[in-house]
Amino acid sequence: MTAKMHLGYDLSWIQLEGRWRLPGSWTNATYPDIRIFKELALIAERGLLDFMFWGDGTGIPSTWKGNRDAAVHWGVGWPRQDMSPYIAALSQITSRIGFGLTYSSTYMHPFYTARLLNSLDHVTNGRMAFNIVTSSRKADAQNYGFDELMAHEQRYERMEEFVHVCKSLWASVEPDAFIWDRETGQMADPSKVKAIEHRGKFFNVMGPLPCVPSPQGRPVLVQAGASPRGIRASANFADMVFAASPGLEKQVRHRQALDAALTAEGRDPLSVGIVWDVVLIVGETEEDAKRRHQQLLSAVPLEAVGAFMSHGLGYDLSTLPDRFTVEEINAEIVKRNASPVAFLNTTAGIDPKETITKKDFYEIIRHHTAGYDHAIVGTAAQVADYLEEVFVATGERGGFMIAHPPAVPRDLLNIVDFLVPELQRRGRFRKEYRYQTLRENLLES
Ligand SMILES: Cc1cc2nc3c(=O)[nH]c(=O)nc-3n(C[C@H](O)[C@H](O)[C@H](O)COP(=O)(O)O)c2cc1C
Repeated sequence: MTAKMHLGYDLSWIQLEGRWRLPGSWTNATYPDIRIFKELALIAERGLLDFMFWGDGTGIPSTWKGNRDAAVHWGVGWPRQDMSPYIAALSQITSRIGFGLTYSSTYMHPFYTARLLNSLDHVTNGRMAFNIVTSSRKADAQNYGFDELMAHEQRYERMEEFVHVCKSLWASVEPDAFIWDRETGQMADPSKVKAIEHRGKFFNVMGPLPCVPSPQGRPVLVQAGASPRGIRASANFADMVFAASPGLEKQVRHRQALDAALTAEGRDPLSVGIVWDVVLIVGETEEDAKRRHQQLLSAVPLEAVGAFMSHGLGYDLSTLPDRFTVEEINAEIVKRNASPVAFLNTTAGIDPKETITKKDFYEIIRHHTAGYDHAIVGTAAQVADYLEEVFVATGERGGFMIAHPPAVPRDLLNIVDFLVPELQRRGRFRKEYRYQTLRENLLES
């Protein structure tokens, strides 16, 4: 049987970096008008997508030139609402599509997070995924009492303990603990409700979770580590992995590294898919797709690019020397405890040892910020060819997260009306939701 892909739709950026003003975006509405999100949820569910996704970061970018002016002016990395109440509302007008929500294990507390996600899993009737991130941006850290980023290794140590506590809490009340016997008045069975008595390096949590077990028991756990330490964390607990698409060769290596890490954890590599982050511009014709692709470049002014990239990398790119190598700059980024691999992935097209000028570099990152350099552009058939190639080369497990859509709802309609039918014709995508919960729909192969 032909293995099927899973598809997520990333709504983290639809109001950011100039996308809000492209043709077909937010017409007669401004962020965070829930009516646009409702429209998107209905379209995405009509397209049988697995889930809608929201990433998170809480700091307004301030690394570029040491202040937040450019970010505030151009709408870089902000505004960003907490999406949990939105998900609750969207779940009431849909019945099958899942919802991916992000919180940082570096700043949040596992007890609060476990309880919140339990409630969301009830409200959505078992359609929650939880993307756990360590957060690599200083502006986020400063909102939670840290002057500098916690060391990369320590952030991951904390993440693993955070997830262990959450999982223990979600299991602390057994699925059949509640009796609700109106005759006797007994509500629950004390032998099925247990404290977790966790005492660890980062957290002390007694438990149990004071909640009714949710339809999925716990949300689908997603993680996007790309460094060797991050991949080890994925192997430790993730049900599904998110990853960037820096080129097929690196993606095949990522898949191999994850498989080895899963085997080392005693888990079956076949059971954990990777959902690759892709920018797709699907047109009814190739010309139409190319025209929309071109529009991306008009969305982001140069100053916004500097603010965007400096925030993500934890390095003020306005201080770049006139000539440098990617390798030299990456060494500076690593010193500041941000991701050791994110800059290398961002500049995948440049030889890390080659000297480049600041001017050429800015042009490259302008294309990157807009998603222009890594967008897959074409008709549904052309885009489906690309997706199939990556899917097959990386072991036919997981699928794709359609990220950074230039303009919504316009671009989501093109995915649902053109790409989805093409993938269905090829036997690569579902023709109906078979199950109620996200876990069952998403982890089905
Ligand atoms: C699809 C995808 C979504 C991500 N979402 C977030 C996010 O919402 N917030 C965040 O701080 N980091 C996010 N990240 C970054 C990852 O959590 C991770 O830090 C990054 O891939 C670098 O790997 P490392 O932490 O192992 O160095 C995302 C990465 C990917 C590929």
